[in-house]
Amino acid sequence: MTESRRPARRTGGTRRPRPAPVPTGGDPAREVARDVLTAVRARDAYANLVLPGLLRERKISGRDAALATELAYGTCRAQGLLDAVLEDCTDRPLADVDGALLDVLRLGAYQLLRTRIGAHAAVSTSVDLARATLGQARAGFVNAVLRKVGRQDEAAWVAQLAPDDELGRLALTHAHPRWIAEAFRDALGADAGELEEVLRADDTRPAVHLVARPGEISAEELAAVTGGDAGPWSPYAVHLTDGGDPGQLDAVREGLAGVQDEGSQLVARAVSLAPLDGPDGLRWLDLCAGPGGKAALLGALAGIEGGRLDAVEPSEHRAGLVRRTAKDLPVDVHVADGRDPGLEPGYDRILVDAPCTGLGALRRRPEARWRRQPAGVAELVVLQGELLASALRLVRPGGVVVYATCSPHRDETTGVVAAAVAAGAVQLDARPLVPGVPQLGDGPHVQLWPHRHGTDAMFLAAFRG
Ligand SMILES: C[S@@+](CC[C@H](N)C(=O)[O-])C[C@H]1O[C@@H](n2cnc3c(N)ncnc32)[C@H](O)[C@@H]1O
Repeated sequence: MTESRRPARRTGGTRRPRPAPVPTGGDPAREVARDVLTAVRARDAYANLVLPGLLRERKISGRDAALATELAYGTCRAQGLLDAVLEDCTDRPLADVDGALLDVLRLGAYQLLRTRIGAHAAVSTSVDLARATLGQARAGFVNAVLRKVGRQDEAAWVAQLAPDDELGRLALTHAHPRWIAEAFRDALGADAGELEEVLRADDTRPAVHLVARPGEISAEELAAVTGGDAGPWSPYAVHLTDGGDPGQLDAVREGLAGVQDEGSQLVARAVSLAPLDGPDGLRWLDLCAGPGGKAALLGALAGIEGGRLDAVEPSEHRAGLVRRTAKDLPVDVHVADGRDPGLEPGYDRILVDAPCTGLGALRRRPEARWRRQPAGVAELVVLQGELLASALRLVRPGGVVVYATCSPHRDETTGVVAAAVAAGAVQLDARPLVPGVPQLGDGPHVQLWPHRHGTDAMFLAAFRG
């Protein structure tokens, strides 16, 4: 046996990590997409963090990068729908199908049902992928299953597999877990007729939004240097439409701009616009700051006025991200629990951008909808209420607290707000804090929606100190 073939020695009984599938070199875009799916499934990785690294590492750009991105994100997003179809086409429960095989099947089914890639190419490239890393027998299985998948189109599969009720049908059609579709319907309330539009918007890959850092570059200049378009609502927003990795843009690398959904920009701006009773002492606080997107915008706005921002984040790692994002800004980062951060009360403006389910940003996190569980909501609601109560203790009389979530789930939004009001908090009308934005409903809170505003589904409510 040659040195290179000798099996590695097992140490201390610990299992060696499985080697990553070796790229075969024939189909780099699909190999990357498959490897993203594997990382998401096997390591609970985030697709949008794994993909750019793999593209860089394997020096994939241009059309191959665009295809890999479409296939990886699209397959993650559509997973529930793809699995329902695959389940119907296999002779065993999907739970019994080996994970690596399932990744290839999902990728193939996505191409068959949701892309313009021809059926022959979708099947044969999947068979090749399976053969290269999983062997001939499994390649045969992939071939048989995908041929069944390709017998009819997506609409016909939905018609065959959808539950009888409207909510279940919409959830399957637009690839959402039922409980999330239900949460959106409840949040829409009287406008529940818009549910299909929300789900459709959420099932579409969104444009990347950039924030032009105030004092560094204007949105017009940023749009000119990036080839993007100025956003409709935030004076700092630029929308990129041509895909690509925004981290490679000079303006982002040089810290003149960051990647931030326009809805998040509106939340940070709302904090800075809220009227105070009495002069602004320019002592501002971001109570849940990591990874620092809003802290950077708030810090820049405070700095222009000569003020400072305290940024609280309990996770050391995420506090480090805040430091990096808000570098060179008047931002002091505190690694602390926002429920009792040990800071001197008397803040003029406080943002509570509470930890939440993130159901409002699913379009930007392709795999998240299949990972979230309804059981997680109740625990978050308790923490959200405690953080809001803490902010209301830290704000000065006449100051303002803005409570925000990137979730429209009523328990996390109006539920938390109602409990605070019942405990004596004074709620303000938040609608004037997002000037120029239409369709904000009856207030006093603001709920943004992807289908109405092109933003993530951010919620915000304002309180007087
Ligand atoms: C929705 S994220 C905030 C996003 C951030 N404002 C931004 O724009 O980049 C919520 C943050 O709250 C943090 N968090 C969790 N528990 C917390 C606590 N007890 N006190 C303060 N922050 C907490 C999480 O670690 C997470 O970084």
